[in-house]
Amino acid sequence: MFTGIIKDVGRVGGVTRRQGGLRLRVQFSNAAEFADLSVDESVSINGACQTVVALGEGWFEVDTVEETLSKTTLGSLHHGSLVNLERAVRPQDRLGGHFVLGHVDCAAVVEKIRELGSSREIWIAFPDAFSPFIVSAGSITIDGISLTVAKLEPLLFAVAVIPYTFAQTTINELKSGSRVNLEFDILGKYVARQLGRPPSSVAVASKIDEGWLREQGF
Ligand SMILES: Cc1cc2nc3c(=O)[nH]c(=O)nc-3n(C[C@H](O)[C@H](O)[C@H](O)CO)c2cc1C
Ligand SMILES: Nc1c(NC[C@H](O)[C@H](O)[C@H](O)CO)[nH]c(=O)[nH]c1=O
Repeated sequence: MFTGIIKDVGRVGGVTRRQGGLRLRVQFSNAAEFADLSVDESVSINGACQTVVALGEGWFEVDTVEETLSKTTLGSLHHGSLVNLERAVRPQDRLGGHFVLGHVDCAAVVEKIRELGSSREIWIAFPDAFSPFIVSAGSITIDGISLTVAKLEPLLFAVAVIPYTFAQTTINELKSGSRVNLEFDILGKYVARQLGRPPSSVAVASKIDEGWLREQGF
């Protein structure tokens, strides 16, 4: 489990195709944060929980399987790509963000970015199937970053990004048309379940998302 408070921006040091997926090497820059990292640990990479399978001086590797590649943007990473990193939460940590599971629900597309003084307003287009999971002032995870839904319109929502978050995460790399990983708040998923919307409908919606993205020209 994670909180969506990004502790480091790492750089992809290698992508190797393997049967059933990819081996990703990530070089971290915050050595203190990763000093006691061990094999078998969970790390959030752009919001997707991944298991460390190998590590060395300043780097670790994960195996990204097809299921993850189909639901996230990890498949488009290349040598040099910057990624948001967060280690799994410890029971004594402060919950600065919200409960983030590291299960990406879908990839979505940045519609537009507006500069508002020192902040940015980032608008994201999302597939209709996920509408029940987004509420104004609720929490949402974009590429692993815990953010608050500032504005909500049909099939579009906006987050207000403060200068600190802009500087400390890869959110400063986004442009109109960029693809991002979304994880919706777990609370909404339980409510949807209570209302008779089984979790499997979310998985189906992720597949719809792929078609929807193609229809939008991405
Ligand atoms: C504890 C945990 C460890 C995971 N480890 C991996 C992994 O090593 N490789 C992978 O491709 N997906 C892994 N996943 C699944 C991955 O996060 C998921 O497919 C995407 O977030 C899409 O929902 C893991 C998920 C959890 C909860
Ligand atoms: N909730 C919002 C945040 N939260 C803080 C970020 O998650 C944090 O700065 C980042 O993970 C780096 O550690 N930041 C915003 O800009 N806007 C929000 O709505």
